[in-house]
Amino acid sequence: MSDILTIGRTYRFESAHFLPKVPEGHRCRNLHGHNYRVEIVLTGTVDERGFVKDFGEIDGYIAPLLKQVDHKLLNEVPGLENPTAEIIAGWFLARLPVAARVRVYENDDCWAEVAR
Ligand SMILES: Nc1nc2c(c(=O)[nH]1)N=C([C@H](O)[C@H](O)COP(=O)(O)OP(=O)(O)OP(=O)(O)O)CN2
Ligand SMILES: [Zn+2]
Repeated sequence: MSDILTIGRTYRFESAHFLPKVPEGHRCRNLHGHNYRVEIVLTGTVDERGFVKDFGEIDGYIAPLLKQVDHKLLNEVPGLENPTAEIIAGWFLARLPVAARVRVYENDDCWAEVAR
């Protein structure tokens, strides 16, 4: 089958952050935390197994990245000195060559997505 398919897998991490570039008085300049959700999206054709990619293989790509951010102060992670949802999404995409898109949720309602 030569159809292009899209698959995704969702992961969670909990981190603290503050946003150093918002104006004085903005509440997000203060240290606070989120239960983040990150969705990794891949596209491609299916292989002989019928997979675009075994979901289990995606774990292997993202595990070292989750280790860098889970239960951490994101501002101390190289590349996340200004850890907005947009920049966190870009940070994951840049480190996941297999991903076509990454969406990061700060909570159920607010998210940012970046695509190649
Ligand atoms: N475009 C973006 N806007 C904001 C971001 C962001 O990453 N990208 N981040 C924040 C802060 O992280 C802030 O913690 C989120 O605040 P808020 O939108 O007020 O969401 P809350 O869920 O914390 O607010 P409640 O109203 O208490 O539910 C701000 N903006
Ligand atoms: Zn926040």
